[in-house]
Amino acid sequence: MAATTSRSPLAPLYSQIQNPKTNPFFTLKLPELRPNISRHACSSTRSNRRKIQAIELQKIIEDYPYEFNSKDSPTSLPRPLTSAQLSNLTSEGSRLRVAYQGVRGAYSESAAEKAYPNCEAVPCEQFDTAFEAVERWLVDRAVLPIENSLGGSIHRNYDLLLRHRLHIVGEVKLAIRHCLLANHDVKVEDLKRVLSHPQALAQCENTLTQLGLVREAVDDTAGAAKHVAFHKLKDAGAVASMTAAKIYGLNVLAEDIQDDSDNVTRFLMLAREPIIPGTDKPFKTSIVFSLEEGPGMLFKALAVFAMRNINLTKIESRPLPKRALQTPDENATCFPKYFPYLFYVDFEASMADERAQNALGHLKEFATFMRVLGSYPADNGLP
Ligand SMILES: O=C(O)C(=O)C[C@]1(C(=O)O)C=C[C@@H](O)C=C1
Repeated sequence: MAATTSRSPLAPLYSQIQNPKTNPFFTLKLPELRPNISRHACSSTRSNRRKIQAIELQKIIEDYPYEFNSKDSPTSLPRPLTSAQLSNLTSEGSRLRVAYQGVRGAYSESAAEKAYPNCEAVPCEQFDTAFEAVERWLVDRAVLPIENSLGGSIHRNYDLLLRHRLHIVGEVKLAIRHCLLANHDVKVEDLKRVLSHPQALAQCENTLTQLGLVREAVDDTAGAAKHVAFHKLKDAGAVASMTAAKIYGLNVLAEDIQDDSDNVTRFLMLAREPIIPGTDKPFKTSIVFSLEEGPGMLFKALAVFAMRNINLTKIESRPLPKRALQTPDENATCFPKYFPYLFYVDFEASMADERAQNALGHLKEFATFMRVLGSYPADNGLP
């Protein structure tokens, strides 16, 4: 089924989307729709805690059709995208609408345009908004940063991948080249503070320390540039792209201020439906799972890939959502001896590859929870 705006059950919400290309101050905001998640009774015993965790995981599993609980339930077959959905046009020939977090001139906008040339990039206030915009059929795809070669993982998006129902359908790597921007007539010596996205500030740590600037974190790099320009600040600069400098009319005081010239951010492309995994080109698969506590459990889990000669490209652990440990009155939180974790793993194989199917079948035998987040062509080109 093609992801077109005309089929959306939420047609009235489309009026929110004016033309973001012609309006640099436009960002998509959505009304609150997230369900209230009930909390479970807390007990200090280990077995009760495990029961609570199991209930929480079961709730997540019931919410998502393509994930499976190990041992007992069968794997659901994903509904593939049609060939029309794989192109950059919707089935009705209109441009693909792609949500990204930030305002015009953000790196995420460039990533969206690199992933889907000629798309209509739709700015969203927050990462959650971009996920929800796809879920609610307001846009066709979302492109969101997941890791950076200098700053590491973007944890928020790992957590949101689990909470939302979207599928990873691709990845795109983008070279990030930061500039120090300020209003015209402002010199480097005039600056006392610098505004940017926390990842961008971290990527320019050495330069900003040398300049002795106080860092101020904002939602995105281009938003920082917009703020500095809009308020005509004289004591503050922004770390952002050359594109942002042009859009908001700022002066470029310094170029390439990131700590390493090899500064690359990997973005994920997300859709409502998974793509049909192939074997004609290099594919990657991303999964998330949890394990029982015990010596060697993670070793055993990773061995299912090693023994089939499948290369892992990324592993990230994130704490299980805190709500699994809270009492109904929200005041008393049970702290377990060990924090329970979810493991996110990317590996170099397609779900159409028998080795991947066998590895996941094997992992399923002892994982307490597992979900395939997506199987998609690897971006092995130059960023
Ligand atoms: O703030 C932006 O411009 C973004 O697109 C966000 C973001 C990120 O979240 O990592 C994207 C790429 C860079 O690594 C810096 C910031």
